Amino acid sequence: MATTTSLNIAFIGGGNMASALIAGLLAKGQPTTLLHVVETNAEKLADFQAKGLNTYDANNIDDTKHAIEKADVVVLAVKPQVIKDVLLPVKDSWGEQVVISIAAGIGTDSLAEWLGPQVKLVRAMPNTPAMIQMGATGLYATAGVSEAEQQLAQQVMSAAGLVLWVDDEDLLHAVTAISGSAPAYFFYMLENMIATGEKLGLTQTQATALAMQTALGSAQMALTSHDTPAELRRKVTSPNGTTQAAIEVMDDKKMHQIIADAMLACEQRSRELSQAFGK
Ligand SMILES: NC(=O)C1=CN([C@@H]2O[C@H](COP(=O)(O)OP(=O)(O)OC[C@H]3O[C@@H](n4cnc5c(N)ncnc54)[C@H](O)[C@@H]3O)[C@@H](O)[C@H]2O)C=CC1
Ligand SMILES: O=C(O)[C@@H]1CCC=N1
Repeated sequence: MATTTSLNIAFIGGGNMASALIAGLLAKGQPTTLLHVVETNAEKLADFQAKGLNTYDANNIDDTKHAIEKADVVVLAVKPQVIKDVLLPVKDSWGEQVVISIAAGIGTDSLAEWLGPQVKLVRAMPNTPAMIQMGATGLYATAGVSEAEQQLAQQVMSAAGLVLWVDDEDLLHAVTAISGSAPAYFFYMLENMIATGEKLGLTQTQATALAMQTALGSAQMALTSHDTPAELRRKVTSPNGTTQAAIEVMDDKKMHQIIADAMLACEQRSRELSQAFGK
């Protein structure tokens, strides 16, 4: 089977997520000459061009079509709000390409209508740690996508970190809640731990170093340990000790409920986006 390093990969939209995926692909040895970026923003195009990638002006439909026709895999990486307007004018350009949409909430029924029903379509929900190849991505393939084409999509997305397939498209809303949006939950926790560390007398540098290393160490430990997160938590928590004092506040303020409510709101918003910007 072909590997991505011999294939032309085009990105429609060259923003944060596309840049993250491109960084991962470059780190895995993808030649710049086989990477193509379609963008409206001239500065971003110039940056990609300076790195040796092929660039295309999205304001020119023929340019966009040219990129699509050259590509074996096309990643749709524009905002959900504009994806319909991006796809409809180039509907007659698709052939054998595998198309991966990373647009949050936009369902394959809508995408298939704007791309054409014959297009090999995969949906992906990545997250921003993709920028350092530590991402987590949920993938869903539509019925017409062969095993080999799924492998291809998986290779492209695994340049950004872990990938995991779901067999029910509806679960991508849940993936958004648990990983797509979730880096923000952890950053929020870090922001507030650092601010409180400063209130307790540490310098910002000290508080930042200690909070970040603790987040990293905890995640690494949870990943490698045979214990569940609940068991690991219990092992930190001495009876009547300092950790118990902290956890009791979290329990009293129903932090478990806050986390659940936040994830449910995220999942719901993903559903709303699919209603608002779907067909
Ligand atoms: N940022 C995140 O954490 C995640 C984002 N996503 C999805 O990834 C997609 C891209 O998000 P970001 O990279 O964060 O946004 P972004 O705003 O950084 O990138 C979008 C890019 O599309 C370009 N663009 C706008 N109109 C265009 C057109 N007509 N043709 C070509 N390019 C055009 C913009 O100039 C911009 O560079 C969205 O659909 C979002 O839902 C998915 C998972 C995580
Ligand atoms: O907030 C958003 O809508 C996007 C999708 C997942 C992460 N960021």
